[in-house]
Amino acid sequence: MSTLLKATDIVSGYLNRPVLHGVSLELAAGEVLAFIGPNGHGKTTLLRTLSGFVPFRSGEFEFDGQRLEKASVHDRVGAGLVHVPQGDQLFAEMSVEENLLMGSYLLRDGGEINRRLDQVFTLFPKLKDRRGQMANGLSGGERRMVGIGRGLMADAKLLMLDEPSLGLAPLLIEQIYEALGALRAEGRSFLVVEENPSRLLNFADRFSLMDAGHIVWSGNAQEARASSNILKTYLGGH
Ligand SMILES: Nc1ncnc2c1ncn2[C@@H]1O[C@H](COP(=O)(O)OP(=O)(O)OP(=O)(O)O)[C@@H](O)[C@H]1O
Repeated sequence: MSTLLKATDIVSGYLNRPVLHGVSLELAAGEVLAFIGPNGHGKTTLLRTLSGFVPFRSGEFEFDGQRLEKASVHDRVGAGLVHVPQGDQLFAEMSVEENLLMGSYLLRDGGEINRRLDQVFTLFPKLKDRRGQMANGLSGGERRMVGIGRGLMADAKLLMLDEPSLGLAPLLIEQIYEALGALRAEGRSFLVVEENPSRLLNFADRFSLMDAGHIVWSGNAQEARASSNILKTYLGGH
């Protein structure tokens, strides 16, 4: 498999507060890499650094053959690197459809936009029924679907998902992961962050455990299951 993303020794943070202290990761096309671990240890900061919202202080970042550590957010989206942020961050006074269309703002081809919209509605039929509804009237699960759908509208080569299960009831989490599994089966690549990673054991190919801005453990799902310390501390003993 070809390498889609390679980042080496990322150091980044906020003002005088470094958060990531030399994080390296590599992801092949079609692969799902998960970052797990307790809150406040840099998982969100990693996604924000890769997507360009937090600058690299040092380190290198190559995505789909392009060096991107100094690129704008806009150029990274254009390269196919799309961030689905924690808490959805929808435009509250805009409809479901308008929110989705914001994801394809770089595209001018109306036919292609409609094709992607149809794909999102096939994946999340509920959104088709709600397409004219304002985002502020949606349920938590519907909001999450719009957030992911907006990422798909950008035709992401890599979707970076920040806590897709956050705040959802177990049944909805299952539905969301079922949809993500369908996208994965089509060959999409994901970088996913979850505090509680039990849902990811059937979704992610590899896991990296982040602690205080360092990767302290990496392995595949089988190794995660086999590692009693990891299971006890981070996977809730499943
Ligand atoms: N905008 C910000 N300004 C200053 N410090 C921040 C900012 N955002 C996050 N931090 C700090 O950076 C550290 C890492 O936070 P980060 O959000 O990356 O962790 P996380 O593992 O993703 O947890 P969470 O899921 O709660 O976001 C924390 O100590 C946090 O307080």
